[in-house]
Amino acid sequence: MSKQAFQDSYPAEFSHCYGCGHDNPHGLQLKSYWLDEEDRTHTVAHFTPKPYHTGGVPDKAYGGLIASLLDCHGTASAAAAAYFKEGRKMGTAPILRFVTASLSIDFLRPTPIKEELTLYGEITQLEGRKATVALSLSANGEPCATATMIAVALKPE
Ligand SMILES: CCCCCCCCCCCCCCCC(=O)SCCNC(=O)CCNC(=O)[C@H](O)C(C)(C)COP(=O)(O)OP(=O)(O)OC[C@H]1O[C@@H](n2cnc3c(N)ncnc32)[C@H](O)[C@@H]1OP(=O)(O)O
Repeated sequence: MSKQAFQDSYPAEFSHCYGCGHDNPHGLQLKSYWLDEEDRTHTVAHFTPKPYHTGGVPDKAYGGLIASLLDCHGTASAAAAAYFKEGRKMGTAPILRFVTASLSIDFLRPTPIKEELTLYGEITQLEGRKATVALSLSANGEPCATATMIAVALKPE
């Protein structure tokens, strides 16, 4: 894993996101990294739910939590890949920030809330302002959800 999380390179004005902003004390504060320093296409993040992240069944996670985690890991992965493609260190100006244009999720099995969850991302396409990211969330090595995200870089203005 890289030493600095992608989200920790976001400037202050972009650090209040519910899913990953380090300046949002009520948020999930997700942190994403390159899976392997030698490979700039795969990313990883970990998250351990709290008991209050439950859905209808006490020991299973709320689907919206899963969507939030995939959402933030995907946009962070897209930003990291775009910086890498430009040969720049993350967080350097001009700021590259991606938002979710589309997020399609398949919920494969109930997600436990008592175990650490692992999120993986793979940048499958990065053209112009648009990135496609294949995402998954697993618990105990078992995939619980998979997703495809289209993330779009905000225009400089
Ligand atoms: C909270 C918001 C604050 C924002 C400011 C601060 C940002 C700080 C970031 C912090 C990191 C955390 C972020 C967490 C992740 C979220 O939760 S983000 C919040 C949820 N998402 C949104 O609110 C986005 C709302 N949508 C939009 O703003 C606009 O529709 C978009 C996505 C920016 C695209 O609009 P646009 O800039 O006019 O771009 P456009 O030319 O239409 O499309 C560009 C390309 O994307 C493609 N595309 C656009 N939409 C789609 C789609 N739905 N499906 C497939 N392809 C699409 C187009 O076809 C085009 O492709 P090419 O022709 O280049 O091949």
